Formats: sequence, C-alpha cells, structure tokens
Amino acid sequence: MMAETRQRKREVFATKNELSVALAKYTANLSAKFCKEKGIFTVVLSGCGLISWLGKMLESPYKDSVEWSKWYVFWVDERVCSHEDQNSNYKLAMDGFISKVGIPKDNIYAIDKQCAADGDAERCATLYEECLRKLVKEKTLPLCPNGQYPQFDLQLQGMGPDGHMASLFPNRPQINVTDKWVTYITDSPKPPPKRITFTLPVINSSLYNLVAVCDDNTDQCARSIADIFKNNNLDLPAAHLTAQVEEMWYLDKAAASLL
Ligand SMILES: O=C(O)[C@H](O)[C@@H](O)[C@H](O)[C@H](O)COP(=O)(O)O
Repeated sequence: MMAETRQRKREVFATKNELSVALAKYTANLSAKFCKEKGIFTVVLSGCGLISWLGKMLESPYKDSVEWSKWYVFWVDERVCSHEDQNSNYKLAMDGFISKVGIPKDNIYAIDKQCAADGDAERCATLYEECLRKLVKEKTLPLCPNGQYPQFDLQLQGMGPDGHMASLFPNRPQINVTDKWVTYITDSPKPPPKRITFTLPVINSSLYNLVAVCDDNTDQCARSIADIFKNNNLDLPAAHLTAQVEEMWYLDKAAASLL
C-alpha cells in the first residue's frame, strides 16, 4: 500500500548519546510548557530502547529542575505479564527511570497487576481503557477536539525494525481498530505474544508524538525508515503516525543511513 509522501519532521544525530541529550531537552521543554499552562504533564512511554535513551533526564539539570510531581505516566503498549517479569515495560520504566525521580505513585498508570499476571490480554485492554475513561471523566485527561479519543501531551515511542510502533504490527488487524481506545494482541510477532496497545486514533490524538529510532547496524530499521520517509509505505504501522501539534522523529546516523 503506497500513498502520497508527506513531510515528517526529523532530526539525525551522530550518536545515541546525542540523541539522548536531545530527547531529554525536548521532553523537559514540553514538561515545563504544560506544567506552566495547565499544572500537569501527561506522558506516554513505550518499552525497549526508549527507557535507556531517557537516561539523560536523570542527570543535571533535568533531575532537579523538572517538575516530576506534576507528571502523569501511561504506556502506549504493554506486555501482558507480571509487573515483576523482566518482559514488563512497566518494570523496565520503573527500574530504569521512574523510581529515580519524584513522580507520585498515584500518577503512574500501569496495566492491571492481577489481570496481567493472569495473562488475560483482552481483560487487561478493557481495564486500561476503563482507567483512561475514568481520567477523562475526572478531567485529568482531555478529549481530542473530535471528542472521541483521549489526548495526551507527549507520547514517546520507539519503532521496531519491521516498522511496528506500540504493539501495532505489520500484517495484523490491530492497526485498523478505531472503535476502542486500547486493544490487545495474543500473537505478536515480537515476543512476548500477549500485549495491549493504544489504538492508532488514540496514538495520533497526542499533542506531541516523538519516535526515537537507533539502528543496531543490521540495516533493518534503516530500511523501514527509508520506506516510511521516501515511500510513505502504509503497510508499516509507523507510517501512520501523526500528531495534533508535532510529529517528530529522532534518528541516529545508522537509522537514517538510507535516506
Ligand atoms: O513493548 C515493546 O516491545 C515496545 O514498547 C515496542 O513497541 C518498542 O517500542 C519497539 O519494539 C521498538 O523497540 P526499540 O526501540 O528497542 O527498537
């Protein structure tokens, strides 16, 4: 499936370290902006490399200057497993990032603990959507102007070598789901097989969407990045990404090597 090529904002960094520095700056600037404007900052995380690339936020000047107590944290996708499991995106973010800064426990919106440990992906997705709906009702989260989907301030994600984002994979039906906020997959091509994920319209309702991609020199990410930026190949889920204010791609040199 091909479509007309459109402009996507991108920045290319010589090293992962430079990408991390820029990612911290981008996130801290938006945190300051939203905390000032509305008193809170809603941030959506994915798993994998992203958490280590966020590491610069744990250093000066961000560690002490960011208003962590105003952060609300969510996950764009999560593996359906116990919170203590090494596969858990929640555990990864807690161990590598959240536990090191002062985000209030009540502002951390993980997948339901029991249900995840039981391995019930469908129920986990239902409960996470209910949790988001409750936050909309309480006015912690606004709805997008179309009134259908919740709107987060900043969503930070990676992209898989096959062009997946969140747990929306190529050749899987989840990319087409629009009648739900959160859906699930039980046969993910990337292990573990059971996951929940925001649906595409929820992902695209975010005000700011940043995707950080570093290639591990297998060229697979570079090929997918080229297919997205040059061909807008919509068979790759990440090619569907947009944002309400800004869609930004941070690429390391290897990921951008075929552009
Ligand atoms: O649970 C997951 O598997 C992640 O949330 C996933 O969606 C991730 O963001 C991409 O696979 C990119 O991973 P890398 O950034 O490590 O390439």
